[in-house]
Amino acid sequence: MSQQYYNGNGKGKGKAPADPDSEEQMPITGPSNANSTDNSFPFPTTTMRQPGPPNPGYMTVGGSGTTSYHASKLQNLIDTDSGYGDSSMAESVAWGRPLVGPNFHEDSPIHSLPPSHSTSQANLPQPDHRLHAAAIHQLWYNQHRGNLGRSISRAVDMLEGLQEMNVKWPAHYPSVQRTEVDMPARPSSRPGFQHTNTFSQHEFGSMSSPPQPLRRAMTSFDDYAESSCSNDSKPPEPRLVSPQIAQEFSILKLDLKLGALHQAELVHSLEKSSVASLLDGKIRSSIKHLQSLRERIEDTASKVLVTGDLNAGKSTFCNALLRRKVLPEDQLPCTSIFCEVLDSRENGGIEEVHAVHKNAVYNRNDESTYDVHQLKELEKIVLDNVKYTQCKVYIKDIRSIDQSLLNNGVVDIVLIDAPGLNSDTTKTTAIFTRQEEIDVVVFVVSAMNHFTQTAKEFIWAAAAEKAYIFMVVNGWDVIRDKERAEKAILDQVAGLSPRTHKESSELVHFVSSNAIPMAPGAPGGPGGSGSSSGGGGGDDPSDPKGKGKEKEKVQDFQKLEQSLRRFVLEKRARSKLAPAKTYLTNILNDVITLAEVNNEVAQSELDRVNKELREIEPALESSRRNRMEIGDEIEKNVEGVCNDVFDNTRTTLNTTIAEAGDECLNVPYPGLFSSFQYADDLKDAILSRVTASVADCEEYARQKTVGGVNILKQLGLKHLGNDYADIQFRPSVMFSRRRDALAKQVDIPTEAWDFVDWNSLLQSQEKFVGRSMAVTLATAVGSRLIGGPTWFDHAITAAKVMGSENLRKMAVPGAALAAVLAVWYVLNQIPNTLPHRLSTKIAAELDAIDYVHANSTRVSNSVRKVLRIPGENLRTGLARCVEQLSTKREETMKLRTESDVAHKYFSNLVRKGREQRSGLDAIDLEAPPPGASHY
Ligand SMILES: Nc1nc2c(ncn2[C@@H]2O[C@H](COP(=O)(O)OP(=O)(O)OP(=O)(O)O)[C@@H](O)[C@H]2O)c(=O)[nH]1
Repeated sequence: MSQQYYNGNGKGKGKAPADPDSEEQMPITGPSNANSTDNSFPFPTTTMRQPGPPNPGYMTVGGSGTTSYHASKLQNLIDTDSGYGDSSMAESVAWGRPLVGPNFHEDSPIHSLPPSHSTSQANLPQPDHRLHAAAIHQLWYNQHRGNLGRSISRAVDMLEGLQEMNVKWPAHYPSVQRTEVDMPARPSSRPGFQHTNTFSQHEFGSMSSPPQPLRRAMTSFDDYAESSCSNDSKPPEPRLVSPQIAQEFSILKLDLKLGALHQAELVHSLEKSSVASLLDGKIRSSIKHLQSLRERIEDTASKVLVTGDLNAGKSTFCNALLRRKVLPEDQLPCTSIFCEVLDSRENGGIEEVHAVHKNAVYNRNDESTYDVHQLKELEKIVLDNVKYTQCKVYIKDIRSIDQSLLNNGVVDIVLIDAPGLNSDTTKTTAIFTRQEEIDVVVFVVSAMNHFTQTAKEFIWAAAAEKAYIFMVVNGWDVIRDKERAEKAILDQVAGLSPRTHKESSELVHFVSSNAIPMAPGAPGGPGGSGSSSGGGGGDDPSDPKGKGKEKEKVQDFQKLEQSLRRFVLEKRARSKLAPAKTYLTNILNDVITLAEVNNEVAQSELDRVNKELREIEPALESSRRNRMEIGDEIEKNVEGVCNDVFDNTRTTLNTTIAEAGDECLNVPYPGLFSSFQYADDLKDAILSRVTASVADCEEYARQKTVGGVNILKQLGLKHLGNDYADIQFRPSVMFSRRRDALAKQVDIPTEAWDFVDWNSLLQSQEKFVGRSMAVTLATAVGSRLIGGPTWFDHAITAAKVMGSENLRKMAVPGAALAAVLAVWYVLNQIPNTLPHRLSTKIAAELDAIDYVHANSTRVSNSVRKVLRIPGENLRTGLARCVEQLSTKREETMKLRTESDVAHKYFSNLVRKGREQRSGLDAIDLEAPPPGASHY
């Protein structure tokens, strides 16, 4: 038994009762009630105690004339400081309800009075003191409520901020890798829930302890285009998030029940943006839930949801609580709609059923939203699941104020009997949703069937905000080996709700609801008197042993009722405020975990982009420089090769053409009669020589081009690395088209004069004529002349001797002889003179058509054309490199800004989240109000 809970036995005896949590009913009542014994208004006076079972007795505290100055002051405080500005006192009065307060529970400060004082005061309650104590408790409750309300507002702001951030910078959701998925995350069977414990300082301590280094599984770093300029820096490998972190989420857990994949794997396989949008949905629903939580803690009523598996005995249990057969019970599934049982005073004291129309929002004052039925018609309504989804059952609780749950004098209770889980998916989902607006969950489980899978899932879902779940193990009468069954069920509870298990003596009850006797003559309802289900589990009532057993069952149930009252009424801070605190703690833990992960991700991205920028900046700079320098180098290389080729072609061709006549052309002279053929052959030979020379030049150009291409390739590889797109170059294709039909271009007709080399002929003729004349004269003049110094002198001398007349007569035969000699000479000289003559003619012709220059230009242009391609390719590559690096730099800078913003935001969120969590931690709903021990 936890010290947080009152034992139950003998409770109230000798102990000053007061309600620490009551807000609506201040324990103030008029003296007129002091001696009232009426059960319907059973307020014990300060001197009288309510007889009966060891229930928490009620007291009448204070009186119109007895309230002290301090009490009035405190009362004023309460009226003005309700945490939300409302006056609970005023509400109570307005509702016309008795202003009473239940006893203080066990941990109430009243119990800490010294024994002597306690004994002396036990039978003489001190109205002022109790009023003070109650007022202090009320203040304390209101303060907590106010703090929680503010905490909820801050959490909503925080989540809205996170939602906005999630749009700008899709949040990273921790996930695990497949190998890690299968690791058992925790010993319990409960998946993914760790933060339900909102009360343990130890656990908070561990939560706020420095977080373990986070590891990340999302490979969500954008893969940048790898450095295109030999910049091979890769982003660091993302680290892995430990499975625990992924498992730790309770509210923001992405519940992806798709296919056979584990949810963590599924998250891992999703796009970053899809995860972010799923997360957005979770955040949105969490904001909605927080808003409804705020409404719930502001709501003065407490909603108790009785749920559990189909046929677990929920209706029977509710009837047993009411001691009336109000709700239909059946062996077959019968509750198909939500039945909310309320005190009939909230319906002007009239007992009736309001069956709420589908899709209508119930308004008691608007009859169009519901149909009115009598209580006895309830069974029919409950079975008719087509027209209605819920009904409000207003009943008079026949039990006394200290026994009744509905008419408890403390707080308005709504008891909700839900359809059984597993009846169908829609209803099961509706129950899951409904529990979110509920303060207290009473989970009825069949003693025989234990917890089904849906039951477990429901409890896990409820645990997001309810650390404590009131568990009713029903049908205990049919269990033989009770000890074993109890252990088995408690073990299961330990796995499902550790906090509930820890306080199992208060929160887990083994009962037989059908054994509870119904009030005789209870009005309305489907059943009459007798036990809830008209039986006692088969026990024979005439058997004294059986009677003993019956008594035991009733006592067990009464014990349950006391615990439930304590949980719902006295421990309101726990039942009403604790769910809000639990949910807040869980959502804050989730937000902090998410923020820590994202803070680290943002930090690592920031580091990465900074590192990248440090690499990109110089790379971009050198890339720009390269582009300029290499551009020049390309030009220089291409022009160098082209000029070389041009010069080489021109020189080679000029030389070839000039020397063509001198070279051995290997054309045999066929004789005088084939002179023209010889001339043609010679022409062909000379032109072939020139053509061969052109081919040599082309070959030279080809080799030079290969060299040039290689230089460009080397440049490309050096400056572009692997990004250099090599272009295949086939040198053989160069100059493959027949370059020149030189023979056609150079059409030189052979003329007769071509055979005569006039220069040499003239020289020879002069020689021949002179010689023939000299010979003639010498012969004529005779020996007189012999011994002269030269033939010319002789000729002169002879001419003088002969006289001009004789000379004239000899001229004709001399000339004829000279002509004959000349012709003979010319014909003889053809093989020597014709090649020169033709080569000169061809050279002149080639010169006329600018052959050498044209070919030099053609060949060098061809080389230029070929070299331009890799040159341009290299230029484009360099330009692309600069462009890519610039784009990358811009993107990286943008990412740096985003990561920086995200880093600041998430580190701020971690700080704010932790602050809020410690603020929330300081709201100690378990501790007694400070100063209450003085009363
Ligand atoms: N032996 C035994 N039978 C019980 C007990 N409580 C309920 N029953 C029987 O169990 C059957 C189902 O009871 P209900 O109260 O209708 O169960 P339920 O959970 O409300 O059913 P649905 O709302 O239809 O899911 C009835 O026949 C009850 O008489 C119990 O403690 N012991």
